[in-house]
Amino acid sequence: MSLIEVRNVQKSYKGLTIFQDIDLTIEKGKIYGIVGPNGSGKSVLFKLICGFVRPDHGEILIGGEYLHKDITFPKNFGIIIDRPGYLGNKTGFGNLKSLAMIQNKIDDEQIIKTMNLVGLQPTAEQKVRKYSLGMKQKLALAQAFMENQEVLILDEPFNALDFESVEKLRSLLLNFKKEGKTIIMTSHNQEDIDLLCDEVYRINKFKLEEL
Ligand SMILES: Nc1ncnc2c1ncn2[C@@H]1O[C@H](COP(=O)(O)OP(=O)(O)OP(=O)(O)O)[C@@H](O)[C@H]1O
Repeated sequence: MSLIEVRNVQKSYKGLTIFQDIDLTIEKGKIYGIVGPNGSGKSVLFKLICGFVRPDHGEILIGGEYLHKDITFPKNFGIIIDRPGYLGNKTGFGNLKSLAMIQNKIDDEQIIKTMNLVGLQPTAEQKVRKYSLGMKQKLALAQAFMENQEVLILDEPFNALDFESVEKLRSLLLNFKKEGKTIIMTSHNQEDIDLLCDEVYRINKFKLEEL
């Protein structure tokens, strides 16, 4: 059984066509790249797969279960789509702690470990409103990674990262793959896509074409 199956999905917004009859099969343990110009629908595809938006037509299955029928939201996904709304008056740790309390799956130790992994200092008292763009990106990565989810949906994970952090994140994602995790990502940097992805799909004329 495939991990994710997108079948015959159509999506448009008020007369603006985004997808026409797209199919996509995602298998466990691979890294998938989705590419396409600005506004072509990469984030919309991710939102469809995560159950945040409904297709106009067609179906999406996660682990054999129908989204919006059997399940409302996939349980084991770590996600970066758009920029999450952080609490500016809390520290990075405080923000992650608040998010961790929703599912109550991980302890403080795990949050600290993940912050170190992405290059944030867990004990820093700096509030998130003072964070630089790259630091906010690292916080987004930390929230996606901290619960050790099996599937990672990462819209532009390399945004705003410096060269060293890009290198670190690339090897982190390859390690996740070695552990058996599945990653679906976008990047406007072709090098990230070439280096990391096992399969690449381009959005072209409202369809997904494999490259
Ligand atoms: N909730 C919404 N209501 C109306 N239109 C929307 C909505 N969400 C997305 N769109 C439109 O869908 C199209 C695709 O947007 P999307 O954010 O998926 O593009 P993208 O490929 O991720 O672009 P980028 O590379 O710039 O991040 C855009 O024209 C956008 O305006």
